[in-house]
Amino acid sequence: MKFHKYHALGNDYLVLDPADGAPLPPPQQIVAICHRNFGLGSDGILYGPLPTDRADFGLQIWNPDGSEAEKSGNGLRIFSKYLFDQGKVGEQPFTIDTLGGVVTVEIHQGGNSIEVEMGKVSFHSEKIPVTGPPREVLNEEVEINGQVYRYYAATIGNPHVVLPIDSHSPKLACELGPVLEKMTARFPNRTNVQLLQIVDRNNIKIEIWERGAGYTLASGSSSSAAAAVAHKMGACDESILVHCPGGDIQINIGEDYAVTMTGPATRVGEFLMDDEVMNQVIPS
Ligand SMILES: N[C@@H](CCC[C@H](N)C(=O)O)C(=O)O
Repeated sequence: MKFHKYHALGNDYLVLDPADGAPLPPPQQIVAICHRNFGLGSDGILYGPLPTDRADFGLQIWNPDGSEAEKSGNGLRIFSKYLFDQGKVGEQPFTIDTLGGVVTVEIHQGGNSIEVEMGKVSFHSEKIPVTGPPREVLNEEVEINGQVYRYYAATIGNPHVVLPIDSHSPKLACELGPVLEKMTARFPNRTNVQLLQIVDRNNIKIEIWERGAGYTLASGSSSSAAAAVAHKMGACDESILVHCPGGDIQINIGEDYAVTMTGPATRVGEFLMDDEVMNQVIPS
């Protein structure tokens, strides 16, 4: 099975192109393929381009736990770079259909900078979803391991919970992330988690725990959600540089929280994976 590996600031994906002949593997095989020790290793699989009536290209986004994600900002930049590298697109705008909506992409600087109109962020409980009465989920409380944290929830197609915490660290993200991700009584579709530090009106720092993937070095949808929350809090302006552990993503917030994300994607190489990977029992 042939995979095209890319990363976006250390958040890595395997592109599986149906044109290369392989069907989408079932979830338990996705787990094996993405496993860092038992497989090729990645933060997910991008399956496409697929036919669609709604856009120029269709794309499915799969998490390394075998679940399907509605949207991925880094995944969209990577998939766009793949289309560019394959000569399927140039520097003219094109559209991609995801489970979380259709986005418009424009590639600049010969593939070195990729701009994605990610869609609108909503803070509404019914859209995210968050249980309880219909409301915008702003500055609410959650108790984890005996400590109370304040959080905002948001969706840009996929769900996010943002905790403003000045003294954040990868360790804290790995402590709080898995608990919040699986708090399904409150977040029925599980959730991505970001710890947010406001630097100034145009800069934020985040630590990221991804739903279905775990701790990761960068995330485009997380950057979009965290920047939108920073703006909603009144702490940041419309133009926000998001400093992720793996590098920086530029977010611009337009009318009604329409988000434009700009950042890089890097080709790692082509890999031919042996079928033997698929037949393993992976210890959980
Ligand atoms: N890496 C991503 C987010 C991928 C999807 C996420 N794990 C989910 O389940 O929503 C990004 O860059 O946005």
